[in-house]
Amino acid sequence: MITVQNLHTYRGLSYVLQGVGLTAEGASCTTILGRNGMGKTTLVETVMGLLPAREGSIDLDGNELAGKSPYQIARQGVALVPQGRRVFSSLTVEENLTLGARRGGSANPWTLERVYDLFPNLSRRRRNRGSDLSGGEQQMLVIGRAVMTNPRVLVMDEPSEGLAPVIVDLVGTVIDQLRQQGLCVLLVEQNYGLAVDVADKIYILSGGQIVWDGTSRELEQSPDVRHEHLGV
Ligand SMILES: Nc1ncnc2c1ncn2[C@@H]1O[C@H](COP(=O)(O)OP(=O)(O)OP(=O)(O)O)[C@@H](O)[C@H]1O
Repeated sequence: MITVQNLHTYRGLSYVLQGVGLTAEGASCTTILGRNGMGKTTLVETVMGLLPAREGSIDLDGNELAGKSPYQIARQGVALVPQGRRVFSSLTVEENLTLGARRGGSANPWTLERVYDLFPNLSRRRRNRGSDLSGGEQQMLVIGRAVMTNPRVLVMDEPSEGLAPVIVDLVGTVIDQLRQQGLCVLLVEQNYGLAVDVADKIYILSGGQIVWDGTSRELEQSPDVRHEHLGV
């Protein structure tokens, strides 16, 4: 569904992505695992059109995304759950959810009701402001806001960051449900436990390159790979 090939991206003078390639399919979770500073956010920002690729292609169902603006990429059906839980703090939960809502081309589109079914806490707090929510609730709100755009691909940048383990488990459950409902989830993480729990396929990003790929089970059975590239 989404195929990244030979992607090269600079941040200023830093040569960060050095020929990244991966594929992610619908109704599955593809995870890019990597330690701090390995280029995960740079990859996310390149896919979303927030940073220009110097070279390479990002193909979504036959449409080239590289070189397109963030707005055009969003219109093609790629939604972002950004790092750092950026909710609109002065808006209510419901306003956050409806702000960028789009019907998309889905036969079974996401609606407020479906999001509230997935996140009963948000339903109870629909009149509260974003700033009144806990960190975990804010993360659910940002995920809900992204799915309300009815994307084909949901890109998540370290959704577990700064959350208590019990909330990280909840994030994993939600990713599982989104995948079961047909979404293509591209998860960028450094949380090894979350990645192996939810991923159908894992890529390890190190020094701006994909250095390993395989299934969760294969990674569990490869202590040398984990130790060398992830430090776990
Ligand atoms: N504004 C910048 N100018 C130059 N280099 C940068 C800039 N921002 C980040 N970098 C460098 O680019 C590399 C990749 O950063 P990136 O944020 O993509 O990594 P990451 O894997 O997402 O790390 P983290 O988990 O800390 O967010 C790092 O080595 C970093 O030092």
